Amino acid sequence: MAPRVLISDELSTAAVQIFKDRGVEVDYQPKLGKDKDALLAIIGDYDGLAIRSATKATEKLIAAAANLKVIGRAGIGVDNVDIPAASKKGVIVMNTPFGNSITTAEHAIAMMLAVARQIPEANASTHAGKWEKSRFMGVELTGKTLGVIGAGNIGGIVCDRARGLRMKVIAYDPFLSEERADQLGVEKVELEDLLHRADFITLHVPLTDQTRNILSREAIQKLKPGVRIVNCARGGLVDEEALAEALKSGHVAGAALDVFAVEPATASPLFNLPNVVCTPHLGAATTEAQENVALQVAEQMSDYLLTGAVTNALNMPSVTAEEAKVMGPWIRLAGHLGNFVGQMTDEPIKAINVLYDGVASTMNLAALNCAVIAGIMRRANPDVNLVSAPVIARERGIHVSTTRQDQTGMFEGYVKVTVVTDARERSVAGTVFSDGKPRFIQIKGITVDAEIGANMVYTTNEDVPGIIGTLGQTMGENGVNIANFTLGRSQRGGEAIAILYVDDPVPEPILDKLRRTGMFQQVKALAFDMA
Ligand SMILES: NC(=O)c1ccc[n+]([C@@H]2O[C@H](COP(=O)([O-])OP(=O)(O)OC[C@H]3O[C@@H](n4cnc5c(N)ncnc54)[C@H](O)[C@@H]3O)[C@@H](O)[C@H]2O)c1
Ligand SMILES: O=C(O)CC[C@@H](O)C(=O)O
Repeated sequence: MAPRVLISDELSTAAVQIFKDRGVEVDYQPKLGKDKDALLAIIGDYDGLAIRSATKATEKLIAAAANLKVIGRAGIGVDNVDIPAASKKGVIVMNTPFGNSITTAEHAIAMMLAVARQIPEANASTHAGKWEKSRFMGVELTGKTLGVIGAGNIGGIVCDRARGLRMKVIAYDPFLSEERADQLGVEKVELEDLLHRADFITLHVPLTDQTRNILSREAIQKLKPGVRIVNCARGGLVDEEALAEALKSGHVAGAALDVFAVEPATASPLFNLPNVVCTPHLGAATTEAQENVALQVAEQMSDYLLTGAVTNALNMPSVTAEEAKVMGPWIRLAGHLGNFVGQMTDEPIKAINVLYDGVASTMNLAALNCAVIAGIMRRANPDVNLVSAPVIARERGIHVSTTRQDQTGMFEGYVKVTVVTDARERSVAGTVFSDGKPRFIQIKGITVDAEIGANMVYTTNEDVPGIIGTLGQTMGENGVNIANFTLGRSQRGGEAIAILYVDDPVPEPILDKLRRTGMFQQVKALAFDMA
């Protein structure tokens, strides 16, 4: 059945066409994002949700989305999506990190020019027939210092454009390298320095616990008198009350705001103040940007729903369509290995180490790790997937480490998963054969060659005669057909294991019969998801 996607915000209809062309069923209901209850009522029918900023993908909405696999944000900021809730539910959250950057940077520059020359007020006055030539004295940008807070994609473009306007650009961004600052031709400074030196300040950081209120009342007091502030990033970065007071006192000469603490902003202490330019979150509103983000989000969501390729996800490592194809059997193997140790482990897990050898070590290990962890967690939580598993592992304080090596002998590559608990370490290794089928090749350090099937029985015993007979006879007497049988031992007379791949699940009473023979230390039924 074709996956179904709901578009619940105003997206360019180019997205609708992309979904259709790719074979994804799509419902375009651009007003639904504003109607929480209506959205809640139907979200359970969809595999994908494509949004802009009106739709709030809250924990409640995500909980009601029984079939949801992906949320695609046609834009950059994902503060309208509860990412932890999505991750826990195994829903991928994607954005389009570059599609509207130029457009938003241009809006910031436009706002800076507008506030420098009071263009909106001069425009209104002229339309009113007043011709107030002496009222609107502006300032030049050339030679002025622009303080950029956040020099990422958009901030970086703003730096470039501002230098073209012959401004001196200083940037505060703790994650900006000196090398990148040099490339951008800007001086990297501390926030305090920026607050004291800038004639204009423009914000380009996401809204996080660290950036909320970054221009606080205290910070505003430190600003150079006559400064002008531009915010085209997110409301909540600037203390709006304190800014309004600083504008009234003349300490701040002007402000241009595209974003507000509460949106839609229908009231604000900044409204109707002189030299405050406001736009209703128009940063990304150009035909070019809207087409870019709509096309990108539709492509990315279709790729994920149809091929498993992951691009620009905020809660899952990226996997290209090519990788998804090549890695498919290895991802399945990683899941089975995790699932094996998960089913064998009854105590709390403290740590997981995954060793990748040979060809496996050259793959996208972040994605393979997610598959291993999901496999391990599946026993406790059958709904866990590649997105939610690492979150759950982190919440439980499980330390995950990766080892990469290239010492392959018999195999082109293999993966070995070791789980550490207070009581013991348990490991299993596997590989993928040239037919694409995964195999267990080592359990408890004992070499085996076990085909993996949906239903298996695992036993441990001493290496003594009669084990094969007892297993075969017990299964045969109870109508269980063995598809494949693998034995392994540490040494003659030492520790031994048997792995039976059976056609159907083996009921506990049959396993009890085996246990009662006294020949086995452990008898366990295992199940693997072969889908
Ligand atoms: N007005 C609009 O319509 C519109 C459109 C697009 C994006 N945005 C907003 O613009 C923001 C920036 O977008 P982007 O694509 O440039 O994002 P980005 O991730 O490329 O850049 C953000 C930068 O902020 C820096 N940063 C993070 N924490 C910081 C901190 N505590 N102090 C200083 N710098 C910090 C990061 O290092 C990064 O360089 C988005 O998060 C979004 O909220 C608004
Ligand atoms: O969709 C929009 O209009 C705004 C997008 C913008 O806020 C973003 O973060 O990309």
